[in-house]
Amino acid sequence: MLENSNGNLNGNQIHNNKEENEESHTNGENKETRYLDGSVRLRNPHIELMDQDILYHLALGSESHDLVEMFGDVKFVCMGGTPKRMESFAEYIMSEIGHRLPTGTQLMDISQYSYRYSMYKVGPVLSISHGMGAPSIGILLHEVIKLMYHAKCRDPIFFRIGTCGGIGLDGGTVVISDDASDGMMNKYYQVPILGKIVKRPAKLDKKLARELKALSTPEDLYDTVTGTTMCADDFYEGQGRLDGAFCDYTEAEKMEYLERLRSAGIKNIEMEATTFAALTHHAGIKAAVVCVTLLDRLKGDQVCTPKEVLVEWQLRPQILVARYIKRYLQTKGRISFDGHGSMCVKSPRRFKLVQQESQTFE
Ligand SMILES: O=P(O)(O)O[C@H]1O[C@H](CO)[C@@H](O)[C@H]1O
Ligand SMILES: O=c1cc[nH]c(=O)[nH]1
Repeated sequence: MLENSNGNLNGNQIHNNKEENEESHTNGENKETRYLDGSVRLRNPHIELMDQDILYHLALGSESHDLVEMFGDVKFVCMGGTPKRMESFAEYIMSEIGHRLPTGTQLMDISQYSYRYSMYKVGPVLSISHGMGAPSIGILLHEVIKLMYHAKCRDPIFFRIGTCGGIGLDGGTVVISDDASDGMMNKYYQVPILGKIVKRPAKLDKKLARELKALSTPEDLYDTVTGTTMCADDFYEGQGRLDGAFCDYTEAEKMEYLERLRSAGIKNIEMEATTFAALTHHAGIKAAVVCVTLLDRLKGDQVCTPKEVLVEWQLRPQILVARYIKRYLQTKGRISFDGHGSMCVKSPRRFKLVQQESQTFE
């Protein structure tokens, strides 16, 4: 369960504090990735020497925009593959946290003129599309982590809200990743830099994964499980599919590989987890990956579930992450009531007026 503002756990304490400290990288103390006030520090000495920093793929810049004013209150960065999903998530989280946009304004894609990624801001939540695969999410993460630095955001938490193929799991199952590995079962993200392979540990925050799992309820009409996520560099051969344009292996070889993954505790396959885990970990940012399975890969390769059903399934990771955000704002955002039926959320920097939620929290 989530910690309250006094640092106590609500509900059962399921792990000891030593383990928590080792596992969780809320990096208040890490001088390399945090300033004393908890704001994000970059592991790059060059940036602060530059006159300006252009976040090219976000259509933002440190001189052209007042990034502190625009983004200084951001606490949660939620990412998913498609612009449509992230626009829908922005609408959904707006109603879930009761955020009101200023009169006469509407939700807009802040990065629309990049023609690359879409970004929406709803109070303390950023909702951003990342495209498909490691290079796409990698570029985005560089720029979003720099955005956190320029905006002086304190201890942001990142989520990937995605889709995946399940290993022995029915379509519609929610998988919270507690580990990420590549197709060779390496638990790191490797990238060639200056002609050398650099390996960065793909570590996710296990405490955050447990907190998310604790927010699934028996009333959810689907299973929510935790496990290792395999990150492939391809949807077809890289995931052992038989239905790509090319295939040089047999069905028996495919099944042997998938069973090997299953025996290693791998619950699902997608295409961004190691990059996302490694770059957030390197930046000292607490992060989680929550995906819904679109099919059981032990039973087939093609995604043939009707579109309306897929749309409903894609909401499931969003619902879990929204529960976390709401709970966090309630316990750590120091929500109070203003006497007019509205709720004041005291973010680290500002007060934000948000509508009172009808839902109550246990
Ligand atoms: O549903 P999203 O989040 O886009 O992610 C999954 O879907 C894409 C493949 O269809 C890959 O990017 C994979 O990781
Ligand atoms: O099988 C799947 C489904 C969604 N995304 C993937 O990467 N693989």
